[in-house]
Amino acid sequence: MSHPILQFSSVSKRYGSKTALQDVSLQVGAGKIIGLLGSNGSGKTTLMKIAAGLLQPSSGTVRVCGEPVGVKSKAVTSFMPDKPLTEPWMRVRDAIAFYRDFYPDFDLAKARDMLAFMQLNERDKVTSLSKGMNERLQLTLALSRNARLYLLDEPIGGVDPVAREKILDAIIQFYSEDSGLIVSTHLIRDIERIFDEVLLIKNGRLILHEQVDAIRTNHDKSVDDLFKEVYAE
Ligand SMILES: Nc1ncnc2c1ncn2[C@@H]1O[C@H](COP(=O)(O)OP(=O)(O)OP(=O)(O)O)[C@@H](O)[C@H]1O
Repeated sequence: MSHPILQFSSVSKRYGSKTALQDVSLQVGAGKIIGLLGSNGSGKTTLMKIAAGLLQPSSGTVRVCGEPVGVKSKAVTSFMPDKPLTEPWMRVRDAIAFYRDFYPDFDLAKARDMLAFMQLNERDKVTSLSKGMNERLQLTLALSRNARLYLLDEPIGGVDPVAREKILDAIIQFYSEDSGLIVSTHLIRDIERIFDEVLLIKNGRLILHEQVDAIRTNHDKSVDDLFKEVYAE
């Protein structure tokens, strides 16, 4: 039997007296694009960083492809943080070379295809890129690894609607079916078309994990409408 791509079992995370995640259990299978939805401060980044092995849970266990989070799981996990990891001196090609040297699973041919799709030029300086072009670069770096688990934290945060569509098309085109991909966002309306399933978190608790088709048939509403209902203040 194959293992789930990602499994959380009763995971909690506290920062001092602040509880950021409370008893979260979930499973993500291969071939799924999953929306991690929640309002500001609900715990999305915390959940992703725990899955990526960048933060330790206060309690509970996390496995990636059956392995506890550690060296082996990190080798198959590609995390796109909400802040760029590139250095100011880099040109696009340096950023690509840096990732290629660092990650054995980096696929240079895929990176070149993605750069062309994203209309990124290898000679451009990273600091000269607009916010939207920078997000395209970060996404190219993250998706060019042949990982099993992709974690994209707010990949369309600061970009205009046209760039958003381009980024979503790239996610669909360059994502591989034997992996799981989790995308955190609060821009649901713009992005829900790419999701197979959604996870809703509120105040650190997972309150819903459902297939998008089931939301549309069972609740007779879009994910965006459901989100507004759940998070109404
Ligand atoms: N290092 C930290 N120390 C203390 N509290 C923190 C820390 N990091 C996050 N928190 C708190 O934990 C909660 C969850 O934060 P997290 O960044 O995971 O939320 P988020 O859903 O990603 O939010 P956003 O959409 O605003 O990025 C918030 O209340 C936040 O203030």
